Parts: sequence; structure tokens; C-alpha cells
Amino acid sequence: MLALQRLRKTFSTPQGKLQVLGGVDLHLARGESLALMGESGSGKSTLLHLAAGLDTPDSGQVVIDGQSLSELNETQCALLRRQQLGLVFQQFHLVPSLNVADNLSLQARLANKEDPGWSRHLIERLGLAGREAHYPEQLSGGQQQRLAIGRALAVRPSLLLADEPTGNLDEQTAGRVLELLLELVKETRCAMLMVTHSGRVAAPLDRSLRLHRGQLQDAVA
Ligand SMILES: Nc1ncnc2c1ncn2[C@@H]1O[C@H](COP(=O)(O)OP(=O)(O)OP(=O)(O)O)[C@@H](O)[C@H]1O
Repeated sequence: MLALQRLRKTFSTPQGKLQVLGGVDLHLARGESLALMGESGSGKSTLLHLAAGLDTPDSGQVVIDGQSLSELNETQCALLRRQQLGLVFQQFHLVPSLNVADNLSLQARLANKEDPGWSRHLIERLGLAGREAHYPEQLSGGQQQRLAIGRALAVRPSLLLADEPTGNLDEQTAGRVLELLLELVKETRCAMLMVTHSGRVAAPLDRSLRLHRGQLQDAVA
């Protein structure tokens, strides 16, 4: 589903070249969830951005559903991102002027993949039934993040990329949101790559890897 092949990325800094990824290989299957851990500055966000096609590697390639991103031009890459990727961040990035129903279907509408039946099902699963006409500011933090997850899944993405998706929530709420997220990943059979600092968050995922000195290694619990 997602393959990272010999991915290298170096940044230029005032102190010289900084190699962040030194030839990273990774394979993620459909329905599989992977926690990406590592110290601050180890390159987790860099890897996530490359996987999302938001940045380009120095060498190596990102393959999503058999399609190498390096073979696509910017417009094609944006289309693939819209249609096949779901992105969830620590900040919910909901549109304040749109209600719950419209926030949920926003990405699907932009991707021409609107499916009212699936949206209704998601609203139910997210525990937001009856709240469709409410605006983000009327929701709790946990409800807002559930809505952001629903927006990402409304396109039925083949790959979900999540950057600390429960980082802004209290522990109890975070636990419930994570549980729901994992259920929905299994239900939709998308692959999920999740950046997290927390061993507790990583534990229920299928696998955990740690970025260290530009390489992926098995994470020690
Ligand atoms: N555009 C850039 N130019 C120069 N250096 C960069 C750039 N982007 C990231 N870096 C550097 O690359 C390294 C990896 O950054 P990255 O944000 O991927 O780390 P991270 O593991 O996500 O960190 P954190 O856990 O703190 O979010 C850091 O040393 C960072 O300063």
C-alpha cells in the first residue's frame, strides 16, 4: 500500500548539510497501522511529509497504491493526495464557518468522492449524530478531532497519515479517540502511519518503528 524505497533527505543549514533520512525503507500493507517514533528532530515529520508528497526526497521513492510519486507532476500529485490520502494533525484544522456535516464532507467534495451514505455512517460512528448542524466551536476537543478523523476518512483513503493526532487531548479523551481511529482504520482497510511520542499511543497499533540517525529500527517498548 505504502512503500518507501531508499528514501534520502538532507537539509542545508547554516552549519552545513544535515542528513535527516539516510536511505529509509518501509512497507505498509492495507489495513495495517504503524507507529513512527523517535526523538525530537529525528525526522518523523520529514518522513510524513515525503510520504504525503508534500516534499520531495533527494533520492529514493514513495509509492502509494503502486504509483510512484516521483512519476507525477505537481497537479497529479495533488490529485492523488486529495483522492487517496487522509491527513490528521494534532491541530484539528476544521473550517470554523462550516458545520459538522460540511466539514466532514469537505475533502470528499473536493475529491469528487462524495458519498452521503458513507458520510452518514461516519457521523454515527464518530458519535456526532444529531450534531450535524453544529459548528466546530460548539464541539469539545475530542469531538473536533473525531470530526477531523471523519473528514480524512470520508474519501475512503487508501493511506491515512496522522501526526500526533491525540496530542492535544487529555489522556482519557485521547484513549477513546485512538480506539475509534483504530476501529475505523480496520473497517476501511486503509493503511495508517502515525507519528507519536507516546509508547502508550503506539502500543495498540500493529507495529512500531523508531527513527534514529536517519534509519528506521524496531522500537523498544
Ligand atoms: N526545511 C528545513 N530546513 C532545514 N532543516 C530542517 C527543515 N525541516 C526540518 N529540518 C531539520 O530536520 C530535522 C528533522 O526535523 P523533523 O521536523 O522531521 O523532526 P521530528 O522528528 O518530526 O521532530 P519533532 O518530534 O520535534 O516534531 C531537524 O533537525 C530539523 O531542524
